Amino acid sequence: MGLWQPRVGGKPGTLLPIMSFTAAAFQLSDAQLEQLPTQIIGQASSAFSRHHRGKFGFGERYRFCTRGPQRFATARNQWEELTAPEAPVLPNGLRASAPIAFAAFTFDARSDADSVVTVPKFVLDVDETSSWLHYIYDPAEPIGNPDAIFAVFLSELPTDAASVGEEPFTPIAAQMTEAAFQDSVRTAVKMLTTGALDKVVLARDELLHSAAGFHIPATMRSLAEHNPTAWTYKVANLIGSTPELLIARKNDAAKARVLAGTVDRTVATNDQLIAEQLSDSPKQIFEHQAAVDSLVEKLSPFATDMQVSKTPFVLALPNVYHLATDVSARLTASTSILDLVAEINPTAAVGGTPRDLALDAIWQLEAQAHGMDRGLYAGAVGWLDANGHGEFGIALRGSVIEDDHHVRVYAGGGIVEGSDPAEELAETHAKMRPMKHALRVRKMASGQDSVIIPEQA
Ligand SMILES: C=C(O[C@@H]1C=C(C(=O)O)C=C[C@H]1O)C(=O)O
Repeated sequence: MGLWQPRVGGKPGTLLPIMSFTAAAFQLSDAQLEQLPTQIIGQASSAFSRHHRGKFGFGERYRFCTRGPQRFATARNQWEELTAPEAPVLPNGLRASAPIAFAAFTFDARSDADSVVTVPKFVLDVDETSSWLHYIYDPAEPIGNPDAIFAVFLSELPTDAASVGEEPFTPIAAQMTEAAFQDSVRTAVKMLTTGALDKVVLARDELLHSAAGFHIPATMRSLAEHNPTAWTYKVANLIGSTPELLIARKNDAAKARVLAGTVDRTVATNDQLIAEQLSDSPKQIFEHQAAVDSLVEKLSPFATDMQVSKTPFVLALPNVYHLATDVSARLTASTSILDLVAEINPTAAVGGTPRDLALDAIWQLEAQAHGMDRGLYAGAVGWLDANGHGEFGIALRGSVIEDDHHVRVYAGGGIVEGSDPAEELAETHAKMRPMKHALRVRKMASGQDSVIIPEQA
């Protein structure tokens, strides 16, 4: 058709000539499922999945970028325009479905980084009982039957370069060095004792280099495999496995998982004891409660029947323990997931309390003092559909792919009165561990990728 012009980058808030998308879906048969590669997340161009279930996007129909305080509202409006309702006549075996997009939004409105919305060509939607393939297309385009669509889907799956074992990478630079991070923690502790600030989350980055090149498909598979309780995500050049659910909406049900309060698991000799210490520590409870309160405050105007457990539970992840609280609510109106994200991002789990003061302190101590603009780190990452449903995690335990050989990882932690710079630094190391572990898989040297082993007679 020549109409589709995937947009890469581009001026914030602008769009190519308006077009609209519709979607059709069919349930995959067992025979079709068997033809899919195991751990398909490696081949997906976008993903938001947990326990190997969730949404996986393939190809790209369209991409647009937004910036600034209105980045969520602009995205919502543009997405609504892109998905103008049409009622196409569909071949047998296909059902009309709501187009799906993946998105990542910056933590701070002041960021120089783009927030990105990407509309795939295919979305594989896997839940407990079934797998559906959504085909997103121009309603003016002729559409084939399910077998034809599946054949195109398979033929367009990217081939995967071979990978081999582990390879070290080298941290080569940082905007926020370890020393700078510890200085910032000291400054923040002073601000906390003298001013109106109660909690502020500070972060640091590491730029990793791999001479052989990072193997992103293998990295995605490794993330999903080793972090089953987390949501493994990929949107544009942002990847990771976050254990924290910012907000999800399905019909009138909303849910979130708030985390704050951390202990490194490798220093724990007795799991039970550490879990008890975490639950009994006034400092950890204070940090945690600030995060829960910030979510409840922002979600309340949209919700009724909010369920928040009275005491947090201890979530054991491969690298750390967290204090965790699950929140669920009924939404009073059909508020779009993007409107909810706009209100809730960032919670005090990654910002602080009071929110605006904390955001200013973060901007001052990270971006202005050290040039570390968080960009998409600690922002919102997930998927949305044309009915305003979706799931967004907080973009933690992740990294930004800068090019084939460079990836920047980020991690931070909540600072309250009495926080110790060395302990906070150690916590960021523990939080970077899963991402660094997954990045160790390397590409085969070029030339070896296409070696075909002849079948044995
Ligand atoms: C900021 C991060 O994590 C957040 C901060 C936590 C803490 O301070 O204890 C715990 C979980 C997350 O909400 C990160 O992973 O980079």
